[in-house]
Amino acid sequence: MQFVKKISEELYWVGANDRRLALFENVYPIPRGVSYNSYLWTDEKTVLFDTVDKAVSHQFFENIQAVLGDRPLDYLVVTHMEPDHCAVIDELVLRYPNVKIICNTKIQGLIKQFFDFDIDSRAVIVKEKDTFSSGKHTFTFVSAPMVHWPEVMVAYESTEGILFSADAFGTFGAINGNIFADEVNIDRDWMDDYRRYYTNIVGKYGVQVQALLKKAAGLDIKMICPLHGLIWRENIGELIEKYQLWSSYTPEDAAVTLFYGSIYGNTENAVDILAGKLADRGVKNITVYDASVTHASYLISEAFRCSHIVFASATYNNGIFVSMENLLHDLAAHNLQNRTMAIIQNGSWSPASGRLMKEILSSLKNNTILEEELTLKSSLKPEQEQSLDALADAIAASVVPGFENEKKDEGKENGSMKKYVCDVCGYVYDEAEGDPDNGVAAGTKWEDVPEDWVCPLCGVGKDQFSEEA
Ligand SMILES: Cc1cc2nc3c(=O)[nH]c(=O)nc-3n(C[C@H](O)[C@H](O)[C@H](O)COP(=O)(O)O)c2cc1C
Repeated sequence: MQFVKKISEELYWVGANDRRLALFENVYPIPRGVSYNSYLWTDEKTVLFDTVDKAVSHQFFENIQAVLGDRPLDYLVVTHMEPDHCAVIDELVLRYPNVKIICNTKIQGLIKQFFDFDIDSRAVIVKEKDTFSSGKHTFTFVSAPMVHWPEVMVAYESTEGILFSADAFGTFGAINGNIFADEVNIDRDWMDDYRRYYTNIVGKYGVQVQALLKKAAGLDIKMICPLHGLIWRENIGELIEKYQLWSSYTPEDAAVTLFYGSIYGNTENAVDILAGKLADRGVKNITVYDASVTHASYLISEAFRCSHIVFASATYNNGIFVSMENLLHDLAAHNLQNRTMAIIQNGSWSPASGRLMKEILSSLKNNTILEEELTLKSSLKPEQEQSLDALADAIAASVVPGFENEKKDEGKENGSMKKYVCDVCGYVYDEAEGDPDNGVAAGTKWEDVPEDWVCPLCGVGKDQFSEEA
């Protein structure tokens, strides 16, 4: 039987859900399913906006038939040619032989590539800002290239202020009866899927999404009808604000997420301890993920949400551990920007993962990689705790408001750490850092540095050092 939802006086949702599909685009896990949305206007002319994936075609055709009754289908608008929205165009043409297809020339070309039916005789070609009237309703077509295929266009219905946004503003998750975003708890149940859908599917194309948002800003949008997920008719600004953040690569939360790639658990151990130290410094809502266990799409989404990311990896055959390497390439492919990043490397004989991780990350724009790093030689040792503290301090200083000042004040109360400069070569001995390579632990006061300690750069003794002014 049909599963149709009336959206407006003459507008019906005639899409369908798929809760069996394991991987959307054969990549992204969708435990909450997905909906393929299609919209049918019953104006003086009948107009269908997009079709659906092959897997749900039976429900879809039943829905159209139920709404149309004896009426013909006059027009199909194809907003883009990804097969999850247009797999059944050929079957639609067989069922409704007189249907005209409204599309742009790029879409027309792709229809020829995907199908064998004669598109030219039924195509109604529209260009930027062209309008089409179905009777009481007028639609304006606006291109949205690379959101997220090159031929994409969206359509704006001006009488009711409805934006048919193609894949923009879509989400993973099947429609569970409630088709409107204002009927569900978006923050609790849906926002993670909105973010994961956007960042993984469209995240690479921030510039193009910004261009679409600029075009949309000039419209009085009262309803957004995307091709996946919920329809928005209230608090539309909330979703647009998220799109502004995601498409400008602005972190949503001042928060730390830690990703690790670990074979035997020692890198994981260091990450757990670091996460604990961050919590001690007042960092809240920390998240930690094993890159081998959590699907990369969730980590991409977390990376777009959080301002700070720690990458920790074992060295593997002179490279980065496999799951971490894949994740880093994935992040690079999604153009991640404007983050503060920290590195922990591990290796039993020749640790190289830190350098290699930095190589990939430094190909990305506008990120800061903290100087404080940690190298593990197989496992974290108690004498490295000071270095881990320094890393935690550096991260906390840029996440927790007021943290740095607090630490400075503490330093003053305790008699702050001093620095001593080698008069011969300029090497600086910092009491906070010590000289762990030569047996002087971080935090060692100058007077406690052994008298036989020598400058690690030029070899002169302590007597050749002066306190930094
Ligand atoms: C297949 C394999 C290849 C490895 N290759 C390297 C390497 O090239 N250089 C190195 O220093 N360590 C190498 N290691 C050692 C691990 O990086 C090292 O034991 C590390 O401490 C593992 O960290 P984990 O306990 O977090 O898994 C390799 C380990 C395995 C299993």
